[in-house]
Order: sequence, then C-alpha cells, then structure tokens
Amino acid sequence: MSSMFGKPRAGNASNDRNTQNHLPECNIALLGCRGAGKSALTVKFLTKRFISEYDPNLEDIYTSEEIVDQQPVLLRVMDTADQDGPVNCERYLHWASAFMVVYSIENKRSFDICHRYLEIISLHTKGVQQDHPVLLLGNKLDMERYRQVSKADGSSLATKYGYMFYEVSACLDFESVRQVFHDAVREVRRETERNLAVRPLFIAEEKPYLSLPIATAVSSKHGIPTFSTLSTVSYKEIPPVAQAKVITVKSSRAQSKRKAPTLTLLKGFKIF
Ligand SMILES: Nc1nc2c(ncn2[C@@H]2O[C@H](COP(=O)(O)OP(=O)(O)OP(=O)(O)O)[C@@H](O)[C@H]2O)c(=O)[nH]1
Repeated sequence: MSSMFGKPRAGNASNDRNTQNHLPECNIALLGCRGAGKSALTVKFLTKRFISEYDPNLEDIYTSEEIVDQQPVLLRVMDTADQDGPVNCERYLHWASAFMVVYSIENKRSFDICHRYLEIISLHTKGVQQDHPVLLLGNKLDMERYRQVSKADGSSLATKYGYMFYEVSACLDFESVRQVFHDAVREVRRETERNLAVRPLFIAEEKPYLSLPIATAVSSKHGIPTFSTLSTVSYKEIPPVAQAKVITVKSSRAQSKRKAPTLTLLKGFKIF
C-alpha cells in the first residue's frame, strides 16, 4: 500500500485501527457507465497519478484518511463496476453518504446513462427521506476537442436535480480532482449537521437539558449516523494526522490496482 498510495504512516497497525475507529466517516460511491473514468479518478485522488488501464470487472472500496478544512475524516471510496448502467444498486445506495455520478464529456452515451443513475438516487433519497449529496462529474476534460456533451447540458442536468456539477480530468491536475472529493465531504458534513439540527433531542427526565453537551445527547440516544461524530467534541480527541494518507485497502480490486503500476510499466502503458 505504502509504496504506491503514499508515504508509510508512522505507528503500528493496531494504532492505525484505533485512530480509524475514532474518525468521522464518509462513504463516497462513484457511479457511471463503463469507461467514464471512475477508476482513473479514484486512483488519481488516492495517488496523484493517472494510470491508464484497469480491470473493468472488479469493484472495490478504498479507505483514505483525509484532512478537509482542518478536520480529519475517514474517507471510503467505492469504485463501482456496473456493466452498462445501474443494476443491483442496493449495495451502494444503502452504503454511500454521497454519490459521484461520472460521465465522459467525449461520450454522449455515458451522459445518457447518467440520467438513469440520477433518477435512481433521487428516488432512493425520497424513499429514505434523507438527502445524500450528489456530484455530477463530466470527466476527460482534456479531451475537449472530441467533446460530445456541452458544459451547459451537464450543468442543466445537475441543476434539474439540485445536484452539484463539475468538469474534471483524471489525467490533468490533481488539485481539481481532490477538490471534488473534498467538496463531497463538505456536503456530507453540511447535510449531517442539518439532520442533527432538525432531529428532536431526547431529554432524560432526571437530567437538566442544559447540562448535556448536545452532541453527546444526540449520539447516545439516537445512534451515530455515518457522520454524526463530526462534533467538536470528537475532533479535539483526535491527534493530528498528515494530509491525505491512504491507510487501508480493503479487498481484491484494491490489490489488483495496487499492482497496476508494476504491470502497466512492464506492458508499456502510459503513466503520467
Ligand atoms: N484522456 C483521458 N482518459 C481518461 C480519463 N479518465 C479515464 N480515462 C481513460 O478512460 C478509460 C476508462 O477509464 P476507467 O477509469 O477504467 O473507467 P471506469 O469508469 O472505471 O470504467 P470501468 O472500469 O469499465 O467501470 C481508460 O483507458 C482511462 O485511461 C481522463 O480524464 N482523460
């Protein structure tokens, strides 16, 4: 992991686990048709590198410890591998706290398929009566001269659903890609705080309301939703960590991607 995804992290494995246990979490699912660039964006975000070939059939979840606006977060990224549009969506609909729906600006069909993803997410959100931030991403901005989807079309589709819209490129600058992932975290935080604000507090009869810290009252009585530990109480207990260190790779696709640089170099694939 450390050789490809970042510098080795100080501390041993059990310390890592302990730190992770205390971090607020954010689960981001990347959706979109084959070839839109989900894997390339994921790996760019995690490694700052563009790697041009991936196994399209493997799906996996990556975990990265990030600092967003001076606050740590355990970010999980699910790089999905739907074949040709949304199928068996339950696995990510119930898992994700935010969605990135990706199309390629040089492939109109990939944009059309995005409509279906946005529709499904929108229906799901209504069903669970909770908003999950959605970011519509037009990828491959570097392929401007082959563009088939205008920026206006992308933007108006996102606006129709009230979602955020970006155009990016997995093979151009890292900062723009990172910005998108961090904006997703910011939106999840906002959403969580909104939910906590409207949720009625349980007030134990024998304890005076004002003597309870709000965050404690909420989480102890109503369970901790994915992001509810974003209270200042939690943060102050967390030691500072270096920015954007990937600390865990969970399963097979991750392993295959981890090996990718060696394989791709041997096969002469482009690594920018
Ligand atoms: N020029 C350019 N090529 C890209 C970009 N992002 C991805 N690609 C290429 O597009 C192809 C598909 O990228 P992937 O990241 O595998 O796409 P995916 O959405 O994960 O597709 P599946 O793995 O099939 O689900 C690969 O050849 C990538 O190198 C980009 O921003 N610009």
